[in-house]
Order: sequence, then C-alpha cells, then structure tokens
Amino acid sequence: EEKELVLLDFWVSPFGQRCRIAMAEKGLEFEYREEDLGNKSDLLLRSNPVHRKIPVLLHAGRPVSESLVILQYLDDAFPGTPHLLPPANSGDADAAYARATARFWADYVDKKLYDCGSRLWRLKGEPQAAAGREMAEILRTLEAELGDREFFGGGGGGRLGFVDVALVPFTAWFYSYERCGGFSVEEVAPRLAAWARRCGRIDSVAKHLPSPEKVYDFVGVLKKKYGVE
Ligand SMILES: N[C@@H](CCC(=O)N[C@@H](CSO)C(=O)NCC(=O)O)C(=O)O
Repeated sequence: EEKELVLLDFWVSPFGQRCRIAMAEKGLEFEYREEDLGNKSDLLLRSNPVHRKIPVLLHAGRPVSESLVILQYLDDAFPGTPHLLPPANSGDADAAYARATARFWADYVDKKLYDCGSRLWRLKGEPQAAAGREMAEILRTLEAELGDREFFGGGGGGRLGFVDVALVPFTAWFYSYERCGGFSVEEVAPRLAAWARRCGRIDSVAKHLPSPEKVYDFVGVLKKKYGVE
C-alpha cells in the first residue's frame, strides 16, 4: 500500500534533493517516485496542476508543492523531528527574527543560483563570462552571510538548518559552474567551499547528492538538447 510520504521527484533536481535531505535529517521514511519530465505522470499533473513541476510531496495523499514550502511543511507536520527553521516560540522576537533571516537567505538562493547557473551553461563567450562573474559574486555574498560559522543559522547544534538544506544541493553543481564560468569556488569563496565539504560529509547529504561529474554529464545533455556547443 502507499507510504504515508511519497515524493514525486527528478534525480538531478536540487529542489527535490532539498526534500530528500530534509526527510533524511528528520528520520522520515518516504517513497521516492522518479518522474519523466518529458512525459509527466497523471499523479504529478493532478497533484501540482498550477506549476506542473517536481518536487511534490504527498502526505497521506495530500499534495504539497514548492520545495521551500515542503521544508517548512515538514517542520510543521512532524514537530517531534529535528527542526530546520529555528522553533517559533510564539512571541519570541529573536526566534521570529532568526526564522525571517533563514527565509530571506533561502529565498536568495532561489532567486539567484538556479537562474545564474542556467545562464552559465546556456551562454557562450562574453555573456557566459559575465554570468561567471555574477556567480562568483553570488557565492561571495553567501560566504559573507555564513561568516566563520560552521553552518548557516536555523538548525543550531551543529546540524543542517533551513538555509543549509536549501543551498547544499547546488554544491553538486559547483564543478559545472566552475567549468562553464571559468572560476574556482575555492579561490572565490574558500569558506563556502569548506562549508560545502563539511556538508558533504553528513549522511543525509552524501546519500542524496549526485556526484559533480554526473551533474556535469547532465549539463552536457542539456547543452545538446538546447543546441549549445
Ligand atoms: N520553485 C520550484 C522549482 C522546481 C523546479 O524547477 N522543478 C523542475 C525540475 S528541477 O529544475 C521541473 O519540475 N520542471 C518541470 C518541467 O521542466 O517541465 C521548487 O522550489 O520546487
């Protein structure tokens, strides 16, 4: 019979990986269902008719869409599991501010990384070099936010928090960004590179992120599909 939690996903999606890592961090079992985005299942189209995108989390049959919404839903629906956002402690201004800060930076990742990364592999010549400079700036901005902390705020206690889970899937794309953008993350943002390695040693991350080489191969497939040589 169907599991309580079912995730409609696509193997290389950083958005889907956010959900897999979050449920692994929370110790929540789930059924993984791979979608063919070129031939979407009726279940996906029924579950997310508005965007027709993965990931979609089905909880007892009820669909939740948008990866950052799913992460917050998991905190709310499974309060006994390790939290991603700092607990609300209703009325506690510091807790509210920590939650707002975490949401701001997860939103920053959504607004900046995916779009700039896509331009990195779609463009050539000077436009691609410009996207490379933009990506370096984005990584420097994230590194400045991290500061000398082990993880981004939110999880506390040496655990992955909301921003860490939102960002860490993109570390599997760093190698592709470097190859397309002509920069080195180690040079541009050494402490962010160290954070990426630190996260990569955590079971839930190691288990759910594809290798940088596999992502780079996939970028090659995308280039061919979009006629970018
Ligand atoms: N804001 C959303 C983005 C999901 C998304 O882009 N999903 C892609 C695959 S991963 O890049 C998707 O499902 N695309 C549908 C399609 O390509 O038709 C989220 O955070 O969940």
